[in-house]
Amino acid sequence: MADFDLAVIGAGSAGLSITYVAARLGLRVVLIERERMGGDCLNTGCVPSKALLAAAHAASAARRAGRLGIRLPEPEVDWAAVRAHVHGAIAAIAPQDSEERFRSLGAEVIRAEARFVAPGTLEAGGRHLTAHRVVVAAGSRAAVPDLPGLRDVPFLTHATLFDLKEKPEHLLILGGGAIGVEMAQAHAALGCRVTLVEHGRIAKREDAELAGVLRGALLADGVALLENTSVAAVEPGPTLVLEDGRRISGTHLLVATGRTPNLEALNLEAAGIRAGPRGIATDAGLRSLSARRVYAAGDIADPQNIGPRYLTHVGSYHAGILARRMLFRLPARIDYAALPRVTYTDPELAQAGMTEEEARAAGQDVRILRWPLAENDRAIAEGRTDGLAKLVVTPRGRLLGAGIAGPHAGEMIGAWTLAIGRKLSADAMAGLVVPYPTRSEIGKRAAATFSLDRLFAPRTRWLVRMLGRLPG
Ligand SMILES: Cc1cc2nc3c(=O)[nH]c(=O)nc-3n(C[C@H](O)[C@H](O)[C@H](O)COP(=O)(O)OP(=O)(O)OC[C@H]3O[C@@H](n4cnc5c(N)ncnc54)[C@H](O)[C@@H]3O)c2cc1C
Ligand SMILES: NC(=O)c1ccc[n+]([C@@H]2O[C@H](COP(=O)([O-])OP(=O)(O)OC[C@H]3O[C@@H](n4cnc5c(N)ncnc54)[C@H](O)[C@@H]3O)[C@@H](O)[C@H]2O)c1
Repeated sequence: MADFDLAVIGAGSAGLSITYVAARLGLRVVLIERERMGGDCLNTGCVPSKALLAAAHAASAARRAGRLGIRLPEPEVDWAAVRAHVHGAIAAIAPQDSEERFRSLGAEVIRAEARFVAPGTLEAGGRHLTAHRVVVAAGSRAAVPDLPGLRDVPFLTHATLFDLKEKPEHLLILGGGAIGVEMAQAHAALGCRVTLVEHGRIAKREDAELAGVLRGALLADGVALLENTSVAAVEPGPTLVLEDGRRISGTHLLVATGRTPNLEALNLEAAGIRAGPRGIATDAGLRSLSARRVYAAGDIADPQNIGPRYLTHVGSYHAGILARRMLFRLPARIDYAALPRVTYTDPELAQAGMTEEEARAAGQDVRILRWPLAENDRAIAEGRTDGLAKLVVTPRGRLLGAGIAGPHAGEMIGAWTLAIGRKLSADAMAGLVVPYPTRSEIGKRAAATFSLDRLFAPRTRWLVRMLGRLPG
């Protein structure tokens, strides 16, 4: 008999979620972690970045208060105190992800690097462990582009950014994806000079029109944005040498150009596990394509024809799929049709399901419905009218995607995730009673535009006139 029913490699969001379920179901489970419990999200990702953004948003709110008649002096940023807030947030959440908690749930926790020595056999901390099934949830790390000179210059990634003792005077950021834009705004609002260089457009996975709102906010915050700009080399300084010959020097350089899976230490060949540059190749139920008793979850999973998603809530979603498939032997497949994602800038950018570009690229005939925050009473009352709701629907009105740019957009996207997942129509969402005055009304108003033309069309007006003439 194997030592364990289940071995889980990696104690990040994905590994912790599946360990939790398995341990609560009474399975003999071992969780193996080589660095910090909680993985990237807790230690170097979501939690510190959102804590830093909270400090930045507070500074921005103080600067904006004048619009409401409250004049405050330019906020003074106490970098050490901001850092203490960031690390305090990590410390406050850490017990949830701790060794002690998982041991108390019944899991064995080993703090060492794991590697396969044979199918179903792992080595960790000098021990050989056998397990009936293995879930690889070893995550990903910052991908470092192959730019001449980059590796000879000290640079930051998210793994080191939050440990900076000094406030960067001029932060250069390479990459305008989720990390790039969030950290650009956070540092700019905290009083750093920021230059962001992106070789395409910022937030390129998000709807272009909504990304435009974000662009406006970053520019207003004073971020020097260089989009469609390529870096040819990096020199000490750090200095970015652009392809057009321009040179930009800063005091710190943050590389935020995407992810690469943590495959190297795992010795996957020993267990015949197939992997590629994007992670472990799995089917849509997260089972390895080449080793039947091995599954992958979280950032390291590369479901074929679907691809990885680098989001914490995807890790816990994967754990649910694995619990159903692996533990309960029920059919379960990944479906990202309604997957939500949020960029936590101010304004936030939230999206569920398809963007307009994605729907058109998939050959869908679509109608686009919009409602601007400029026509929302709450937004007007609060003096923050930047942003809009944008819905992507089929010609018959079924929701394919919903995007919102605006303050607290992430808090509004849940209803749309449900609506898209349940294949609801714009009309169904237009029928919702939404409290007044809330920003959520923009989604309902956008949805209502689908039938508005038909409602006030000459035919309907004629019908209402006829009905009005009926007795009773
Ligand atoms: C700056 C930043 C901000 C982010 N913000 C958000 C956000 O706001 N919302 C969101 O949804 N997502 C966010 N993400 C993404 C999110 O952090 C990741 O998607 C998530 O952490 C992935 O979880 P995981 O469990 O797959 O991997 P990880 O968290 O990377 O955990 C994997 C663990 O496996 C361990 N490990 C690796 N190899 C081995 C081995 N051989 N043996 C033992 N242990 C091993 C690692 O040490 C690590 O602890 C952010 C990411 C970054 C970098
Ligand atoms: N709010 C959130 O949910 C959140 C926040 C941060 C990170 N994350 C996750 O973490 C992942 C990693 O974030 P990321 O920002 O590193 O990756 P990303 O894939 O989101 O963006 C990387 C960007 O870097 C650009 N780029 C790549 N090479 C470049 C080069 N040589 N020069 C200039 N630009 C270059 C790309 O065009 C792209 O826009 C994201 O995919 C996201 O899923 C999520």
